[in-house]
Amino acid sequence: MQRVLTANQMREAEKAAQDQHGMPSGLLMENAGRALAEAARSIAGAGGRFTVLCGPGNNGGDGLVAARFLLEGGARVVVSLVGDTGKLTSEAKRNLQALEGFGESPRAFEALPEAGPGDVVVDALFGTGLKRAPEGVFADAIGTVARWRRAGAKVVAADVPSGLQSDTAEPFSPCVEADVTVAFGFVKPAHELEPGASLCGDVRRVDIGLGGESTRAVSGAELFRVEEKDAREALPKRRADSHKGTYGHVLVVAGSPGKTGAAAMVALSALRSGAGLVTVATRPEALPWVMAHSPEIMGIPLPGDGPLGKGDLEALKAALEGKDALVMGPGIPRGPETGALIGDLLASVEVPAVLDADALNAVAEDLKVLREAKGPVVLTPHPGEMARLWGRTTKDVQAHRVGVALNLATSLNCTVVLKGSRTLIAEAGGRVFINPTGNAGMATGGTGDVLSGVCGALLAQGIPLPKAAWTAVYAHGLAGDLMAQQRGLLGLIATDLLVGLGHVWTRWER
Ligand SMILES: NC(=O)C1=CN([C@@H]2O[C@H](COP(=O)(O)OP(=O)(O)OC[C@H]3O[C@@H](n4cnc5c(N)ncnc54)[C@H](O)[C@@H]3O)[C@@H](O)[C@H]2O)[C@@H](O)CC1
Ligand SMILES: [K+]
Repeated sequence: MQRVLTANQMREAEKAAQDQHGMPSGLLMENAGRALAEAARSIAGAGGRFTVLCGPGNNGGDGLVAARFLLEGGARVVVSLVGDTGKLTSEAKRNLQALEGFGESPRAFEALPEAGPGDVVVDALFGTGLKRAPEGVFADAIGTVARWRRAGAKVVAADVPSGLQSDTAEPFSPCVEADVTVAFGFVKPAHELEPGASLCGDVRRVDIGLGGESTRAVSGAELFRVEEKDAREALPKRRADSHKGTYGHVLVVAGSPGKTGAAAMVALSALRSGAGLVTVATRPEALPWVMAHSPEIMGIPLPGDGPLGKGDLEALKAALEGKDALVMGPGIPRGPETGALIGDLLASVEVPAVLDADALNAVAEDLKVLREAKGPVVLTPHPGEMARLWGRTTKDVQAHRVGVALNLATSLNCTVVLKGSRTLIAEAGGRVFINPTGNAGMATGGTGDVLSGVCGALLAQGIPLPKAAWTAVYAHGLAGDLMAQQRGLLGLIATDLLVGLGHVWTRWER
């Protein structure tokens, strides 16, 4: 896992490195600036010029160090200090003197030459210390960077593109759009969450001497980015002497007339993700259609018709006997009693449960029904479903994804998977995991059903939450990425993910 640090946590890590390892802050800045210079050099054209724009804080100090290294390497470099130079931090001042010692003095911003193809602009205006929208000379400078980039210059951002808020990944207007962002020490939410991630370009994290130990000292919500090896290592090993009972039996409560495909996709993705057995419980008129999708799917009819309600409790409890995981929601017939039914069911069984789609909409009417759940529960809302669960708009959800997911998980004591670009997996009272896989081609009907099936299968195989959830999300996104190479973003459909999962498992079982 990659640790993802907020601006405050970065300051704590810096302090810990100084106090515990005696790392002087000047040395951290020296390392940061050197790495920044290397990144700038790596994207420059032959004979290209480097324009280094420095702000008043330590981000500007990193820029001054980078300028010195570029000069030392014989490059053509121009530097500008933007804003009030009287406000420079002491470290930045020291590096200004050092730069002048190399014979280069900063120029007025207005006196800088134009930049174009082959040239590199180093954006060291603001980093994690940005407090408000850039205005005046800073807004002018950011506008000029955009113009130079349109003219063909490349932009490398020091730590965070200037104008982008490090903790929320929300850009102010204006904001630098970078080709490369050099993340110092640790990645930040701005690098990992949208819309910030798209403004960063290629993110290159570099060690600057903070040391892995320093993360132990940081306080507040813990954010992580899941890496492929984490998900691969979480998978259960298939033993030679095992049988279908070893890998769990998933009960899928899903589907209704017109939505039998949803139930089939949950069941098939659970089967394609290692579950030993999969049974679908649904209304009698839907069941034959669900089972007709594949002979491996078993079925239990839920007597009656119409929406699921309290009258279905005993049949569902009986269906759950001997099962190792429950997936409930995709395509179910929902009515006024469905939420209460889910609450009663979860209060009477201990199997781990995945609630998705209309099961979420049903419990959104009264979230208290989930408080009595005996077993571990994972909710997998997309932003619209999360808005219903949280009682706000989808826009509000998207603007506060980390906080919303963590609060819901904590208040209901469950795991929450908030879907969307960079899906978040939040555990109650603790960690939030950011998933890097997946693509816009997966914004198509049924991909959520496939995810809940993968998650149910991993739970049935004994992987605990939240690990089962972040492993499922990673694998599902990677399946989409691998299949997008064959189908294109436009052509990708949910059942392609069933094939894609096969590619993921073969890649990981090697
Ligand atoms: N934390 C660490 O361990 C390290 C941090 N370093 C650098 O230090 C940066 C953070 O430095 P600072 O905390 O000094 O912050 P910044 O350099 O990001 O900016 C803070 C300065 O800008 C001003 N400011 C903020 N928003 C403004 C706005 N909209 N308009 C005008 N002025 C504004 C502040 O008053 C302050 O003077 C990091 O991003 C990184 O680049 C590196 O030097 C290496 C070590
Ligand atoms: K910057």
